Amino acid sequence: MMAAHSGRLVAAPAQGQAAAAAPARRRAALAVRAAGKAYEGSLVGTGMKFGVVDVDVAWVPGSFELPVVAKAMAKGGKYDAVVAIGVVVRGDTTHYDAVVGGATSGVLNASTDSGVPVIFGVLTCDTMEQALDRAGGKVGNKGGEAAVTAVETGSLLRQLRGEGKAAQPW
Ligand SMILES: Nc1c(NC[C@H](O)[C@H](O)[C@H](O)CO)[nH]c(=O)[nH]c1=O
Ligand SMILES: CC(=O)[C@@H](O)COP(=O)(O)O
Repeated sequence: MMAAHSGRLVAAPAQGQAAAAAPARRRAALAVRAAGKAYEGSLVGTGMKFGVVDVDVAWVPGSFELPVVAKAMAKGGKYDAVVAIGVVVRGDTTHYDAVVGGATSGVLNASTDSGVPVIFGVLTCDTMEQALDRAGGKVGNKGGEAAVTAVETGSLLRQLRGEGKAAQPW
């Protein structure tokens, strides 16, 4: 079973405003969305091949918001593993470093603090082309790799905990 969750904007923009976005920006936003979809598809598809039966997908606004949602889900006690996936593309300013740094340390903290593996599936790219290449393009699909890492780490911890050789989560 798969369920999808996403936040709602109380003050949604009027239809015309979205259409007024600059074409280049709109194209970039659509490309990021397409990459994210392909990435997520590979993650879920690969997980299911490995016997994962229940998947919840929660959409966050940006990679900087991954840690708070991933940590809350990990601590909720319902998941063997959480995979944080995102795509960050370098821009003109240092904003990229702030987003990547926050996402990286936040995801690591969510994992070690909860005791539930939170897998780092964030693409950190200099160009959009690099991102597309890794979301079903010529370099493969890193979403599938993240799924395998989640299954392997979740199963290792389940085994060690079952034998009393690792602390229980939370
Ligand atoms: N530029 C990218 C962002 N930026 C948004 C931040 O993640 C965050 O939502 C904002 O700063 C509010 O806290 N996020 C990405 O995932 N990828 C980008 O390329
Ligand atoms: C990683 C970012 O948020 C990036 O898109 C910001 O772009 P810029 O540095 O050109 O403002």
